[in-house]
Amino acid sequence: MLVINSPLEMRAYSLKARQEGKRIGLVPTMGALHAGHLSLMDYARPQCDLLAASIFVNPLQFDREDDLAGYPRTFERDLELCEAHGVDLVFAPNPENMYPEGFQTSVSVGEMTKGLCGAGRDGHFQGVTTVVMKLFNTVLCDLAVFGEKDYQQLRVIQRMVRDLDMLVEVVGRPTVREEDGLALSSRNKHLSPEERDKALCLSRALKKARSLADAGETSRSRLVAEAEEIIRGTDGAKMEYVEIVDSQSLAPMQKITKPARMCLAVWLGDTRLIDNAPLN
Ligand SMILES: Nc1ncnc2c1ncn2[C@@H]1O[C@H](COP(=O)(O)OP(=O)(O)OP(=O)(O)O)[C@@H](O)[C@H]1O
Ligand SMILES: CC(C)(CO)[C@@H](O)C(=O)[O-]
Ligand code: BAL
Repeated sequence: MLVINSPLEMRAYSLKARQEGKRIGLVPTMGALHAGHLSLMDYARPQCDLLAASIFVNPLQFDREDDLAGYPRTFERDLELCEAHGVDLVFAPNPENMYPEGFQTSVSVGEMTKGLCGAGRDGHFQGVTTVVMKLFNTVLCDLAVFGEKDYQQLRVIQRMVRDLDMLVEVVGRPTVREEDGLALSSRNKHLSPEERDKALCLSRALKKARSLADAGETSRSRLVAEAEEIIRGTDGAKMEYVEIVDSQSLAPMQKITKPARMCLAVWLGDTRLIDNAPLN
């Protein structure tokens, strides 16, 4: 397995692979890999000739310095996991070669980035779309695979690709969970054992809303209230938002008439977790 740090080298390598007619797949990550990331690699592997994974903790998308400084970093183990899951090439640039002196361009998607996580994390999605555009332009991928755990991110990237006529197929894959329902996330590493237990309030809230929706409940306020009750009833959990949105446009919904998604963000101590689930 090849490891490339330089964006210029990366692009030269990809250009050659493309000229040889190879289909390139990319799994973008910030490292600290877990079974969620690996499921994306396993999905992409049979669909491309060259499978790349990127590992880059992107400073542009962090709204808090302590979050960036404390982000889990397990690079050597990440490389072993990539190799074991059929990755041909890891692209691991550093902030200096991704954003050299004088860098001043950004990509931003409009309305869809204002609500949900965009409301609480200033500049986050602009940081994500800017780096993803750079990753796509450097790795020259035909296919890129993202997780539904970061549902707004997935939809925002798909919007960017459509709006800017980019030639990349962006596929979303289901959230991988622990047996008890907790969505895998690199930031779970920050949870104390007590916080880990309490973190189950996210998936329990979604499950409750889902079961009410299955039983015919279509009112946003009722479904949100029931989910909020579970979070508020969990000592030490602090709700950031619970929202129901149109699964495609991410516009808030009052009545569940079209495909809808409940999305939520909850703090456990200093750790912010997100989760989401379809309601129909
Ligand atoms: N549990 C999961 N199941 C499937 N895909 C996931 C899961 N967790 C993360 N991913 C996906 O992996 C890709 C890289 O995500 P990232 O490296 O930020 O990991 P993460 O676990 O989401 O970390 P954190 O949310 O703590 O930053 C994204 O497309 C993300 O949606
Ligand atoms: C897509 C991404 C790799 C961009 O830095 C990041 O937001 C992530 O890991 O989900
Ligand atoms: N997993 C999405 C990237 C972030 O939280 O910054």
